Parts: sequence; structure tokens; C-alpha cells
Amino acid sequence: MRLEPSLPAEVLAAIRAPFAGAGAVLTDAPVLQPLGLLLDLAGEAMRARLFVVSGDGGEEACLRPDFTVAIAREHLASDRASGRYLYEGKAFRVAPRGSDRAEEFLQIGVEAFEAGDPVAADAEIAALAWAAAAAGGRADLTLVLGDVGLFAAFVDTLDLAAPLAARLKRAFTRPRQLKLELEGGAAAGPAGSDDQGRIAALLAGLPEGEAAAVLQELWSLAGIEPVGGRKPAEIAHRLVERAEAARAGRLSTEQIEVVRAFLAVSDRPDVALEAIAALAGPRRGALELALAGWRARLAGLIARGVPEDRLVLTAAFGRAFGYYDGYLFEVRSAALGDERPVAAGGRYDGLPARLGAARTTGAVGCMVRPARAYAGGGE
Ligand SMILES: N[C@@H](Cc1c[nH]c[nH+]1)C(=O)O
Repeated sequence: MRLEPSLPAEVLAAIRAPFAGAGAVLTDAPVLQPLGLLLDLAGEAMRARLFVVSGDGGEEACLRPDFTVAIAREHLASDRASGRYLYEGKAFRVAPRGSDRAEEFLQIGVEAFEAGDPVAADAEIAALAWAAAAAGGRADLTLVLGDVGLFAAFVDTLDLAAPLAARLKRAFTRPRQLKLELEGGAAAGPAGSDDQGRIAALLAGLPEGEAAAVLQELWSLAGIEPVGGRKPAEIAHRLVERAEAARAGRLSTEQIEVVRAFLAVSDRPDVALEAIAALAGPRRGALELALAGWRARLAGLIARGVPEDRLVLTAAFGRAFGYYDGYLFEVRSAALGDERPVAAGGRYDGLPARLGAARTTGAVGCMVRPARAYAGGGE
């Protein structure tokens, strides 16, 4: 496993210092995490990056690729209504093929599970990440901001049929699906004329239980049985979904153009927000609200000392972690490039509920990678 280059103790102390003022409790989290859960919550895109560990007979595990899910689990187990946690420890990710990235690396971070003004907390957390990253001495940093929710709010302005809007929103975090939607091609929604499309359309008219029974009957009539594959109920469910997607239709050429224009927005935040507002369709209410939130968030960031000329808002910005559901960001160094963020974070309000939390608060956090922040280092 490739290690990071070490950094001078005083630099590490300087990078750590901003976290000391965050009012968080120092917490430890298990290095081993349940593999299935991590894939569910961190996203399939993480699979290739996980070190999988198998013990004797036990549940399959992986080395923590980051701390967010691990700390959220600790928070839930503590049964506290709210909490703010500080962590410092190693995380582990398989380096992409051909890259010389460290696979075992230090992260310092904070995760906050708190009610209260989310926009203010967003600004506080991103400013914290910025301060820690900048303490490493690099003069070439930018704070790239994005928002998983902004795309959804934008799609809602377009007045699309509900199933099409839902499909498009889901595609935001799935680049291949999004490409299909924006090519307007046959593959975006399955066509109704191929064989699968016909069966799907027929089954979609039935309750799912009955649709599954029909499939079973078809198989026994034909004297076949699918081997080792999915159960009839699951197949029926998928076919019904396909039929619904097909009925939802596709984006028109004009709509494709507007969505493309939205996704191409990447600029100084005030300019980006203007551009997005100008692209909005007739139902702009929800988007206006989101844009107002962004103005407040940006004002908060600047008030907390992040230089305005280092901010970029990128509408299409996403991260490989699947748990984000609001604003998210990376602090990047021009010397290290886009693939090696120095710090990162964002909001993931939905994660605690997905972990089984009965009561939930907001959830937001960030981490810094000291070895990358260190101006004299190379990782
Ligand atoms: N865990 C994320 C950063 C983060 C912390 N909290 C939310 N996001 C990472 O390693 O990139």
C-alpha cells in the first residue's frame, strides 16, 4: 500500500489548528466498515477504490475510504440527538490504475449532525476546510462549489412530466445516464417497439404481483426457467419501471439545450447564479429559493475569510461519494490538479435516515488531507 510523504510537525499543527476552534469532540471510528453498507451509501463509483477485507466467515468488510459514514454510524450508536465530531486518522483507497497516488493517507475532518440554520453551517464548514487547506502554505488554491439540489430545483422549473423530471434528476449523479438523456437518443427511455418494450408495456398494466405471476406462467409454458438470475418479482418490477420510463418521454431539443447550458455553468459564483437564474423555465419558485440560499452561503463564506476571487461555482460539479444531497465542495490546488483535492466536504442530510436514524438533524462535514495541503509536499 503506497504511503504519503510525511510533512513537518509544525505544518501539520498549523493545518490542524482551525479544527480546534470548531467545537467538536475528538472521536475515533473503526477502520473496518461493512462493505455492503459502504457501497450502498458511498456509491457504486467507490467500489473500484475500496480495499476489501474478508475474515473467516464474517461479514465482508472494507477499509474506510473516508470517515463520513463511519462517524455517522458512531453518532447514531451514541443515541445523541445532535453532535459535532472531530477526527484525525488514516483512510484507505485503491489508487486508480497508472496513478502514483497514496493509498493510505491522513485525513483531518469534522462531521456535524445538528439542527439549525443549514446555510450558516455550510459556510462555516467550507470556510473551515479552506482555512485548514490554506494553512499548508499553497498559494494556488480555489474553492470549487456545487450543489446536488440545485440541479433538481432547476429541473423543476422546466415543467416536465413528473416521471421524466424524476428520471433526469436521478441521472445527475450518473454520468452515463445523463449523457443518454442529453443525446435524446433511443437509449434514454427505452423504446416501446422492441420486444422488451412490448412485454414491459403489457406488464405495466398489471399490479406487480400479477405481473410476476404472468412471467412465471410464460416461463412454464415455454418450459424454461431462468438460471441463477433474478426472481420473477424483480424482473417484473424492472420491466414495469422500463415501461413507465418509456411513457415518460424524452427531453425536447430545446429542453436538452437548456439543461446543457445549465450544466456548462462554471464561473465566479455571482456570475454563475445570474446565468442559472436566466436559464430557469416558467416554474422558477423553488429555484429562486435555492439561489437566495446560495447568496447567503457565499456571503457567509466571504465573511469567514474565504477570498472571493478564489470561489468558483460549477453547476455540474459532483463527487464520487453518493451520500451528498445538498451543497458540496472541493479545495483544489492548481499544482495538484482536479483529481487530487486538498480538502472537500458537503451536506448529506439524508444519510442518517438511510442508516436507520429515527430522528434526524442536518448533516454536514469536511476533511483536509494534510500531505496535499503542505506546499512543500507532492501528494
Ligand atoms: N468524506 C469526504 C469529505 C466529507 C466530509 N464530510 C462530508 N464530506 C471525503 O473524504 O472526501
